[in-house]
Amino acid sequence: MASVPAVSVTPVSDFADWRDYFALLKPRVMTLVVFTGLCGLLAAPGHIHPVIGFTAVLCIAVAAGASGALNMWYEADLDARMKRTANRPIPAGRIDPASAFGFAVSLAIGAVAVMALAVNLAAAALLTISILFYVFVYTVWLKRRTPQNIVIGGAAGAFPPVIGWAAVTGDVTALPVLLFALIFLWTPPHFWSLALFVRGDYANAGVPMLPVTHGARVTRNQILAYTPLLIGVSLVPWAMRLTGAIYGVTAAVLGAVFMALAIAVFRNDATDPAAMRPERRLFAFSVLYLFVMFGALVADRWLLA
Ligand code: HEM
Ligand SMILES: CC(C)=CCC/C(C)=C/CC/C(C)=C/COP(=O)(O)OP(=O)(O)O
Repeated sequence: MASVPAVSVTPVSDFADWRDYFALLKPRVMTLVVFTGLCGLLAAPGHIHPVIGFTAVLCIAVAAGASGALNMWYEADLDARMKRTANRPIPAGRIDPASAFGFAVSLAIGAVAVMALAVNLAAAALLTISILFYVFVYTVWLKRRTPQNIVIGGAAGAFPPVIGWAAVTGDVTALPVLLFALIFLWTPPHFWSLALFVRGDYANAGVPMLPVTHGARVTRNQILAYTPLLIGVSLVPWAMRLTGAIYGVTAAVLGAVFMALAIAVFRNDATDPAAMRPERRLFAFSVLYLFVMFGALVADRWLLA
């Protein structure tokens, strides 16, 4: 009987393919970045040619992805120690750090250059600031040093609607500043609710996230403290008549739900992640909240205009 030649099969996961490079861009988080950027653009007064508008949103997406990739390049050591992130392309060995770095830097420079040439300099400048903020202020400077990392560094994620707005108008007025403040105050409850139930991961990696450094009680108190600030700021555009009733009613109703979920988190005393349903609910709702709020902002502008 003829013998079957031995075939050596290398697992596909040993090779980087486009999916690994796509994963470097943190695509799931990017959906909300792109959406808030697009909504900032659609809510701005004035007209932008659809091709230029599309280019601006693409630049925001590529730049956010590039800074996410630079974050993964810088943090491969931390990611390797956390269950949630250990299978990312760099710690898992599917992409070597130098290729990831080159890919990310090229995308970041490309996105800023295209924004400057095809859209305008104000949008390109704001895009540059948000990349530098995420990479240097958050990732390199604050993340490993202080539990206020996500409060200060999280400002990077608040830029997209401002950039979208500036792509249309070339300037920044009260409404985009309020949208910035909305995301800025949203970030702590968004992240700390998640950090409570993945606390063990951050502790293993030695990252000083609030539940690790100050415990679950302080984190829950902080979530409860930020939520009324978030709700207050969310209502200002309506109070200033910068938006209409669709946005105002949405902000009031979703704000009330946010508050109720934050109170449920505050009342929970569990330290076991399995008993952190209120935290999981608040985290999931936080993502929905921002999608719906920005959707309402645009609906107002287009339906009530
Ligand atoms: C410093 C601030 C922030 C930190 C530390 C943070 C951290 C995280 C983490 C660790 C996750 C878990 C899931 C994952 O790894 O994909 C997550 C999910 C998510 N974040 Fe944030 N986040 C921050 C700010 C933002 C901002 C500003 C946005 C967008 C405006 C955003 C949008 C999202 C979305 C959409 C998800 C859900 C992704 C999914 O479906 O898995 N985050 N965030
Ligand atoms: C250019 C531009 C518009 C940038 C915006 C990018 C952006 C969405 C910044 C928000 C910060 C963020 C998602 C942090 C994720 O935390 P982490 O990196 O600590 O998460 P990890 O633990 O999953 O790595």
